[in-house]
Amino acid sequence: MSNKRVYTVAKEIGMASKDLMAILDQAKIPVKSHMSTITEDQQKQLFSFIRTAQDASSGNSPEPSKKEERKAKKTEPKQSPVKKEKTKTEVKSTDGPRADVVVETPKAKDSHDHKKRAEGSVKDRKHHRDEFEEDEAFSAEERRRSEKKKQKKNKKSKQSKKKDNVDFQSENTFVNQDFEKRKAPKKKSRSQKRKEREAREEAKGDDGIKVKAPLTVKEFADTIGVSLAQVITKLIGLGVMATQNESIDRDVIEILADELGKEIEFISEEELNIEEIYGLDTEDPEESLKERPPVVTVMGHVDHGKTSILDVIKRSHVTDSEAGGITQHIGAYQVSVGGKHITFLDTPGHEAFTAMRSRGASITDIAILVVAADDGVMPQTREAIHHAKAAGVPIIVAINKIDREGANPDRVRQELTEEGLVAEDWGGDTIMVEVSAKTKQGISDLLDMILLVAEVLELKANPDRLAVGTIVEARLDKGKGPMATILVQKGTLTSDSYIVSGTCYGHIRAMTNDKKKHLKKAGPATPVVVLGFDGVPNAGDTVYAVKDEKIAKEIAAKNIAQEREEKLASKNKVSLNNLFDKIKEGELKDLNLVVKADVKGTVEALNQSLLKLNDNEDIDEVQVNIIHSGTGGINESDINLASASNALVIGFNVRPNINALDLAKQEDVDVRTYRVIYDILNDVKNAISGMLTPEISEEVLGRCEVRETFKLPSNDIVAGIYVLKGKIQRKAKVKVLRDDVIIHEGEISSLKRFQDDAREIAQGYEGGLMVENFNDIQVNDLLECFIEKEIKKEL
Ligand SMILES: Nc1nc2c(ncn2[C@@H]2O[C@H](COP(=O)(O)OP(=O)(O)OP(=O)(O)O)[C@@H](O)[C@H]2O)c(=O)[nH]1
Repeated sequence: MSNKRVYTVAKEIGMASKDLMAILDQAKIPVKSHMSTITEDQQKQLFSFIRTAQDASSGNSPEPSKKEERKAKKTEPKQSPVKKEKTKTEVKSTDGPRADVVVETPKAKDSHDHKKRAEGSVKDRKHHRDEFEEDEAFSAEERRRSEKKKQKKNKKSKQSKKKDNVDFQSENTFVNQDFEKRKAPKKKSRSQKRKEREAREEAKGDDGIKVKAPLTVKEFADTIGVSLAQVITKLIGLGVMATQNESIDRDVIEILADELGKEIEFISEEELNIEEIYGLDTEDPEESLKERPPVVTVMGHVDHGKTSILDVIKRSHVTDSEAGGITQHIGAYQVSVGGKHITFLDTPGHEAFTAMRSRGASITDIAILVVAADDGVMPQTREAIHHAKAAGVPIIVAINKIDREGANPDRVRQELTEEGLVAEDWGGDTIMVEVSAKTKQGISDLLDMILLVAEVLELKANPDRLAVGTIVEARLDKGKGPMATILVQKGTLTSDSYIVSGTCYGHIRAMTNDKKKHLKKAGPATPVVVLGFDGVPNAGDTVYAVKDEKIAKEIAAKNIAQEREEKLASKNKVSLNNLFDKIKEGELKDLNLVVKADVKGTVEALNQSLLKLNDNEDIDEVQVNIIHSGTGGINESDINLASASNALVIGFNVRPNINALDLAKQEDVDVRTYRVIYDILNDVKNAISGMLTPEISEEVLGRCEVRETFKLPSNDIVAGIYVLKGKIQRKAKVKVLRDDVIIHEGEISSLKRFQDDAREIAQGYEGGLMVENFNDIQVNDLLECFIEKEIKKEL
């Protein structure tokens, strides 16, 4: 070995001079350029550096094991160590390192190259490992890892088998056993996917570390809990020179994890939702969190004084600069109390809890329950308590109208005790404040209590990050375009932020508060109105501020694509209306049915009659299969099954429950319910032969529950109802359901809210209802309100 120039050595070992320069730098051998000379000693130092890195990454100890030594002696007894190295690792140069070592300068990398290089090295490593295996020198550690992998595979397959069993387990029988073969993959919503992943993760325990790909070297080190230096050394060993901020792709991650003896699980992009892919709602480190104002919702029974209390607070607690300004209703506003802020949500209480919560956004920190001292606990008071409790939000009770003569605050306390809210002065832990919106008595105590509870809750958020918030209200203004009220929850929204919410995005053009004052910045818990969205976003949706317009546009586009995909996927579902077209197009050979009826005998008779259609020569294009049948109402499991197997659900004298109804809509499963068996057979037959007449479809408007019944002097029964979902309309029809079985269907003859006739009653409200020619209404019956629509068959 003699002194050599850098480029000569590089040539000898088959790599670019600049790459070798980078290695020399790592090995701390000073050279100025590729023309510099490296001495013999320096060459030795260089090769030893590269070998150490390789050995470290392959897990080989510098000292060969006894078995390796034995093998070496056996196969090549007379070879010199250098030659032996050559045969084993195919080096080009007799005195250089392995030629397949690929190195690059830190600047000239991308993850694709990383992948290629690592693959090359791994091939070599696999080759190496095969040799060991042949020689039974596969280390105990390697065996343990491969054993664990096998176990995991088994576990996974067991899990999936188990899942299938759960899907199909039922007290009811399957008529067609070969159904499983036909089961089509089911399209899942984002939230479903996320829930499933979380469930899987829980089930797996800490078997594997969850990683997404690609990620940076530093993120990888942090995720698997290994030092950065260790990861970089391994990477060098794999022939990948990457700095901590460079990204490594899936293959490199897999190899690295294997090398480091870590079990990992990849979270695929498919499984990730957009927030996760773009890292939109990352958790903030504890030290970044700063105190933020509480977000408060005011709830209570109608006329107990919610609006009056809010008005008093609004009028007397605006900041000086805002006093006298023209207020605008934006669904939320902030007041200042002794230098501290409180944000009030001004949407009807139940909406803030139901609509928003159903979208997964729980934005309220504290609920103020207003109870009139002269009226006491009423049905909507109870509802409000249930909503707040379900959301896990602390309640402060405002006992209002204490100025009134008939006021009896202690009676209110007593009644609230029965609802599980025990006043502090009665030994409980619910704060109750006596107030009067009329005289303003107690209002400042109420505000103090809000601040006190907020303090206990230690409400904090990181103001120094890109903003994340919730759309409180949104509408299209004729002159200004889409206007959205955003409640900022984390970070600071600036008046020039790029924002995205669902399928809408934009660059903020103007940002104002409820006093129409222009704001440059809005921190956590601040409600603002923004202009600049390209469309009207959905109330309750999360809104994100992002770095630039490109990202905002990209996220919105992804959301649009996802929506379209979901719509398309649902279009592929079979329905009685599209059945004939699907058969014609050759898309459908099997008509899968889920059959539910009120009694066992009917189920059997119906199954037989439906399967008999297979003998009918006129409709031999398609095979009717009953994949599941049973008695009782149509439930979520029936819909899931139908969705997974592209089946229709046929109900005889039974109806889907509320959850099943929602799921059927979401999954686009056609649910048909009948009261005459002949109609079922006729419809199925006609649908197969393309003779289905224009369909009368039932559009479900809502459901209510019978909570009380009253007998009128005329002996007619009035049902005291509470609307659980949607609305009840006077000009519509109702199905009376007892345990999801239809016991009557008829017109609504009277609908009242308190003493007055009502056109409709909305979700969350109570009223009275009478069904024409039907007096057998009982408490706990469900009434499904619907209208009939004729659907023309598309040509
Ligand atoms: N005497 C007295 N009257 C009050 C007080 N608070 C509210 N009222 C009156 O009670 C009635 C109902 O008050 P609102 O503030 O509209 O009640 P609400 O709960 O907002 O009613 P909804 O919005 O219909 O649910 C109004 O006539 C108020 O003037 C009070 O403290 N004392």
